[in-house]
Amino acid sequence: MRVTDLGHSYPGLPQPVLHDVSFTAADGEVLTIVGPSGTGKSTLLRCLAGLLRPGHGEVCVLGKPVDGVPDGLSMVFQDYSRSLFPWMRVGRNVEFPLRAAGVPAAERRERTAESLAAVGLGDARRKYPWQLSGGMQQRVAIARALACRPRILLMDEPFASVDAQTRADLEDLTLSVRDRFGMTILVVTHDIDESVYLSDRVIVLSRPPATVAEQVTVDLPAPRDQITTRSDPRFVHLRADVAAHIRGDAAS
Ligand SMILES: Nc1ncnc2c1ncn2[C@@H]1O[C@H](COP(=O)(O)OP(=O)(O)OP(=O)(O)O)[C@@H](O)[C@H]1O
Repeated sequence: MRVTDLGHSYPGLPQPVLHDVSFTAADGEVLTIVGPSGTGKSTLLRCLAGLLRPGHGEVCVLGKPVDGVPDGLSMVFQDYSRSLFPWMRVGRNVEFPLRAAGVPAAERRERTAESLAAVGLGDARRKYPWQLSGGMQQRVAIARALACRPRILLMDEPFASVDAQTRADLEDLTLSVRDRFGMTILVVTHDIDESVYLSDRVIVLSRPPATVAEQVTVDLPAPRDQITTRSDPRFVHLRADVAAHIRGDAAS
């Protein structure tokens, strides 16, 4: 993915939300996008997903300029309760986009089973979303995204609505699906520790009009581990670095 000089304004706001945002994401990379509250992180993600046409600049996915939702891209939203269909069983929810894309029934079944197994919900196919915990429902939403076999997965505050332990589990799940399926993942988060834990690189947006204030490379070893990675002195240093860039008082 290549983002070049992206800018966007909403009618009625005194200044643009995004201004000349540029960065690239390589195959298999995990990037997180952080920045001050209300700075335009979700707006940026919507532009990357082709859900919002930017005022200027360009997003290229797999070599093609984005004009509408591109092939090979899936998105997971924060609010799983609104993104899953409560009247459909879990299996139906996961295969929904495959039906819409005209994927044959046998392949739909195989991909649904594989995606649910990848998120640890191989036994939940016949349940309804409301019979599952919040964290399990977000796993279903992730499985639905995986079933499309995306090359790029966008996640907007995906773990903000679950408890701390579930959040840690879902962070590890995200890293494991990247390792297993090899896709590029971009995650918007408010949580600085989460951004460092998940990332190969953290994109820090400035205050509005938001541009890329800094890109922090996270060279922590893989596989990451919730206890050892987070207690690594380099982790502590990196989180302080990202926090300082968000506050705008880091020496560049
Ligand atoms: N559809 C819209 N119409 C008008 N203004 C909007 C719209 N969507 C967002 N905004 C405004 O654009 C700015 C950026 O919003 P956005 O949600 O992209 O920021 P964010 O960084 O994701 O926010 P948060 O940190 O609260 O999650 C805010 O001032 C918001 O009020």
